[in-house]
Amino acid sequence: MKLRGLYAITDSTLLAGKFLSYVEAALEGGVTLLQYRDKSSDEARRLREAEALRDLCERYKTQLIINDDAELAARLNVGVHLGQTDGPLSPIRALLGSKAIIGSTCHDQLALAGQAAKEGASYVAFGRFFNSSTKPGTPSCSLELLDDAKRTLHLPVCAIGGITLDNAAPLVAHGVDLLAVVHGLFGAENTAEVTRRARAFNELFKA
Ligand SMILES: Cc1ncc(COP(=O)(O)OP(=O)(O)O)c(N)n1
Ligand SMILES: Cc1nc(C(=O)O)sc1CCOP(=O)(O)O
Ligand SMILES: [Mg+2]
Repeated sequence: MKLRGLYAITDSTLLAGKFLSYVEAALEGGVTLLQYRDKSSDEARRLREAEALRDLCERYKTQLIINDDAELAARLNVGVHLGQTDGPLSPIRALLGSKAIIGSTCHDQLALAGQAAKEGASYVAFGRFFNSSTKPGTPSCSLELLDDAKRTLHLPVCAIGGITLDNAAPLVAHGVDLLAVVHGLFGAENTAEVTRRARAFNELFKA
């Protein structure tokens, strides 16, 4: 399966009271990967919501990725996204199997991406590219990093951090395969606008 297009990421605060309707609206517009990102420690809610997303993703033939929690990913038989402080990648690859999608946060460092590739990552994520209200304070990345990554890595490259329809085109022009977006997608006023934005993000890959 080709990892290219919109990578929608949920946010529990932003989506409070409209979680499934907004996610479904995004899937309607086209989502390559959907990440369930919930930084709370409410395990029962996390399991319930992740199961609901897995069922929704099956209906829309979208791949579900769980942020941080490889055990939950293994339980649901879906992918996982790991940051640099979320534990080593190799044992998680062994746990989830060769077909599972495993993503790795590489911040602004090509060397981290090289290491992730060696350990079996399915894609590498660089960020932030723009200011992010969802996760402020992460190191910032340049477009040149994307050029270097595309030249030296043989893995799909994901960009994250403050991405909107107004600023995403240069990222795609510099070879980004996946645009990972929270607020620029789910910060919409209504579900119709979420669907419109998802479609418009995908259009950027056809230009
Ligand atoms: C696609 C994607 N890229 C980067 C991140 C950030 O991961 P991490 O550094 O582990 O931070 P948290 O998201 O866990 O706060 C991501 N989740 N997804
Ligand atoms: C989860 C996350 N990781 C980042 C990084 O830079 O590693 S930025 C980020 C949040 C992305 O949300 P938004 O699209 O609203 O900026
Ligand atoms: Mg993490």
